[in-house]
Amino acid sequence: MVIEEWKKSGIATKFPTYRNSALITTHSWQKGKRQDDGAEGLWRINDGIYDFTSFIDKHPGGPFWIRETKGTDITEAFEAHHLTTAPEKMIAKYKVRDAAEPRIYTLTLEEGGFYKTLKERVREQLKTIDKRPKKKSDLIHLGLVVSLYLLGIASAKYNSLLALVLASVALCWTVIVSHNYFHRRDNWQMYAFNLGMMNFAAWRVSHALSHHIYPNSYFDLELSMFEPLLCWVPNPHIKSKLMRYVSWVTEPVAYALAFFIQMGTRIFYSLRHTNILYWHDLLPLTIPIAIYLGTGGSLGIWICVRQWLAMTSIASFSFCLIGLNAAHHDPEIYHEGDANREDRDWGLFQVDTIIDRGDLKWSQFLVLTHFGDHVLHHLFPTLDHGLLPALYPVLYQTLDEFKGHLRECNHIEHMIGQHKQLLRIEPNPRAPGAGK
Ligand code: HEM
Repeated sequence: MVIEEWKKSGIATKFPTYRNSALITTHSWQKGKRQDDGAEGLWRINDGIYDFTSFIDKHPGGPFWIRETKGTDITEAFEAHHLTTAPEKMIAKYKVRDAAEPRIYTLTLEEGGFYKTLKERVREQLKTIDKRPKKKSDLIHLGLVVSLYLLGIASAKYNSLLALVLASVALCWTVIVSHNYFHRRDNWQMYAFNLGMMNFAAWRVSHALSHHIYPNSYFDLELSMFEPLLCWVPNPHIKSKLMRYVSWVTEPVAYALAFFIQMGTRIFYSLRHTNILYWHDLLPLTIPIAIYLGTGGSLGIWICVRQWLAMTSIASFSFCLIGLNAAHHDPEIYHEGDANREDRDWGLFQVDTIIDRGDLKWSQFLVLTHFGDHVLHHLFPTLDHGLLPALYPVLYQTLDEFKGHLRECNHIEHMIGQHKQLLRIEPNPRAPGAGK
């Protein structure tokens, strides 16, 4: 089949089917991927087809990862989520046959390439580094969860705007710090992500399996889910004139409503198509309940609900302000349609789709609450953010060897860059790593 020029992806031989759905959700993404990936109803790693059915409930990382990826190509996800060599040694016994079709993804994970070389060095480095920052991350997370409830109660009890704003910031930061946890094996901290009305299980698909694996490409749900409100792909077939300029005006509204839109879309899709809701979608309700009980039931349920919705809206705005201006959108960053680096290594592709927040690196608290150390986090998502700073020496060394470049800028520069990217429709003709 001939693909129209504008639909050609820099990382795959197909335009993803899910992008043609009327309503884009994690479920339509998974459904489309099952159609596109040539995994023959099972699991695909490189050119092999595997049947992991009997391993789903035995998986040390939790059943979710394997259950939800059935019918898809998991090559990159499998590589990025395991630092030990154990999983690689285990898969042979699950192999069923060779795949009938070539892989659609064109990024590579070769022995001796950037990612595998770096991973080997990181594995060695991890044996010697100080693990105490991991405990500090746990304390920061716990402190924020407790604060959001206490400040929420105080905001209602004393009718305090200051306490409301602080409670909202604590909620926003709780959600961001919980993201440090849902990339790993199941743990209690990941549930706190849901307090902001989004859901960690949905984000394990849209963020961990889609955005992290295929950032800034047609396969990245964190681009497509925002369209037509915000569009970062530099392509006039996707980004209309209206979208380019009006997005600057609609952006603050989209920010404040983002958490509600995510919940609303999931409810709507569940009613009309397939249920994508979980019991833990009810967790946000613990906030108005805590406010009600914490104020001794004296305020009435509607005031508690109003306080909770205000908190969620401010938290949603802050979350987008931080998250959408943290790493991925600037005309200097690779987006679908831009010229490709010659070396198709998956890890270098990650580096080319990110500019780190250089202004945060001195503080573990700020890194955790503002999506800091983003390049290393993308490359090794299961590692606690507290461990990442110790890995910079091997990252720099390996980047030098493979002509990669770790770029950094501050929040204001990111905000300016993100807005320029919303306007950009011309693909960047200069490939990353090609020199001046
Ligand atoms: C989409 C595919 C997969 C994903 C996303 C995934 C994800 C994960 C995650 C998040 C962990 C926990 C890491 C941590 O908390 O440090 C983990 C651990 C583990 N997984 Fe998987 N997994 C996948 C497939 C598999 C398969 C196919 C096997 C083997 C047949 C496997 C074997 C293991 C083992 C042995 C561990 C514990 C040791 C280690 O972390 O390296 N996984 N996995």
